[in-house]
Amino acid sequence: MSALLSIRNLKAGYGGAIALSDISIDVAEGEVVCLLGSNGAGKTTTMSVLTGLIPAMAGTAVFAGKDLLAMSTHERVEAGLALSPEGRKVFPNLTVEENLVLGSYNTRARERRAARLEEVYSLFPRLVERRSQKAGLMSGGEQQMLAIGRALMAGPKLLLLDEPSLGLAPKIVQLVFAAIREVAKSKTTILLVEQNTRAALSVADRGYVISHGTIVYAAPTSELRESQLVREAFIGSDTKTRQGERGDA
Ligand SMILES: Nc1ncnc2c1ncn2[C@@H]1O[C@H](COP(=O)(O)OP(=O)(O)OP(=O)(O)O)[C@@H](O)[C@H]1O
Repeated sequence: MSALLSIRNLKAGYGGAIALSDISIDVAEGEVVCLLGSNGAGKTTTMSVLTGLIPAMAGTAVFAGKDLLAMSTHERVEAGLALSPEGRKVFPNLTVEENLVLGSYNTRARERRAARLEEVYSLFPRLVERRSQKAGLMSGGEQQMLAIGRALMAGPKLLLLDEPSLGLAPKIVQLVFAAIREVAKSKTTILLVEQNTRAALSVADRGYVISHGTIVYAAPTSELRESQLVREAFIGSDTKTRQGERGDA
């Protein structure tokens, strides 16, 4: 498989503070790759560098054969990158369908808008029933599905999913991840950032563990599941965090 995204020795930060010191990640076409790590490890910062929200201080990122870091955010979207952001960030006063359509304002997606809408609705049947409803009135899980659907409307070559489980009750996390598995079956390449290790491993082919801005471990999902490091550092703490969390429906 050829690498769709290839990140090498990426370094980035905020002002003088270094958040990423050495990140190297490959994502092959058709793969689902997860990036695991605890609070503040650098997962969202990695996403922000990929989308162009913050600049890289060093390193390279090649996406679909092109230098990603040299592109504007707009060019990255045109090249086939789409983000479902942490915290969902849907437009609360727009309807579900208006939110979805907003995801298709790029040259590649515009012509296939109607077909894509149907694809997204068939992946997320809950959105069909709510198509005319204001997004802000939906539950957390539905808003998460909408955020993923909106990113899919762009017809991405690579879908970036930032913490899709965040703030959701365990049952709803299961629903959202079942939907992500459906997206993966449609051969969409996915880079998933997730604190809920169990959920991430239920969908990923491979994963990387990030700690203090550095990749400390990379392995196929089956190996990550068995790994003592992952079990002790993340899977146990998953359960503890989730038990104490309120979690939206
Ligand atoms: N806007 C910001 N300004 C300054 N420092 C930041 C900012 N955002 C993140 N950081 C710092 O960068 C480091 C990496 O944070 P990042 O948000 O990437 O972690 P994360 O792995 O996504 O964790 P979380 O799951 O809590 O979002 C942390 O030390 C964090 O405090």
